[in-house]
Amino acid sequence: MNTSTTHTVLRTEGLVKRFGGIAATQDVSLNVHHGARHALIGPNGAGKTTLINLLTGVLEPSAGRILLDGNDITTLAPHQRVRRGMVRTFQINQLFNSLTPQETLAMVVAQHLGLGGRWWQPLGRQPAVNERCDRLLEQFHLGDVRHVRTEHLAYGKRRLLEIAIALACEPRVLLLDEPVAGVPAGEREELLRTVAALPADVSVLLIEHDMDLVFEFARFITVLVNGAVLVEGTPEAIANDPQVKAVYLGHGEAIHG
Ligand SMILES: Nc1ncnc2c1ncn2[C@@H]1O[C@H](COP(=O)(O)OP(=O)(O)OP(=O)(O)O)[C@@H](O)[C@H]1O
Repeated sequence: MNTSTTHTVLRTEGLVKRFGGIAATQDVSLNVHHGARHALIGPNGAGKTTLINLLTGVLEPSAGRILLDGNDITTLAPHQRVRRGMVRTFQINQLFNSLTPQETLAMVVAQHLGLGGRWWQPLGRQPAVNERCDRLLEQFHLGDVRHVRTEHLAYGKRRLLEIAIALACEPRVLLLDEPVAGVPAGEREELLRTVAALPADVSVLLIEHDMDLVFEFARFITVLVNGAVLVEGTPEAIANDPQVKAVYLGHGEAIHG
């Protein structure tokens, strides 16, 4: 393997987050490699959400550093991290509910291309935006619902749109936050296939409770327990790790084995 496939894109060093007396993140050092399919798992309360909030800049760490492509981004604001290429899947809010997928993506793509002030202009006037939107709508199986207001979309389609919005920002690192949570069985397969087909050069850190998705998707897994890294390794090693089994059995959750 050459260095371009193995170098670390996102790295944390001794990351700590305390809430009063609780250490929600305890000395977490993580390496996400270029092109990674890396999952972060752990039982309820393990500290996954806190870690993601530290990575995206929603929370400030009590100690430690976050490096993106070797540059210290620990003190950067969330939007500055997005501009540097670290993007979390977007949770659709009220504003986007009244827009269609095409309008939503046109707005995000235009913003990303520096045409933000003009996103409302007729789409035909901006071929670069149009082309990129068409590709995203196709890639995320949203072509047939491109003109349907988001509030009327099936749940699985909304989750696809959330990932499409993140991809519209052309991330180098994509933080994929529970993409199948709440998605009904009939809509899961399309979502799983789409996640599996994400561009190979985008490094993905997946935070997920659904072990089927984790073991289908991940090539490397980090297990968090009580805010600290318990163990890391290949899916096979994790599935057979007695400590991991004990933790999941102790929490009444299932893990592959
Ligand atoms: N803002 C906060 N103030 C105080 N304690 C917090 C805060 N946020 C998280 N915690 C605590 O930090 C620990 C880790 O919580 P976190 O939500 O990060 O875990 P999680 O792995 O995401 O859990 P889940 O899988 O249930 O979402 C928990 O003990 C939680 O109670």
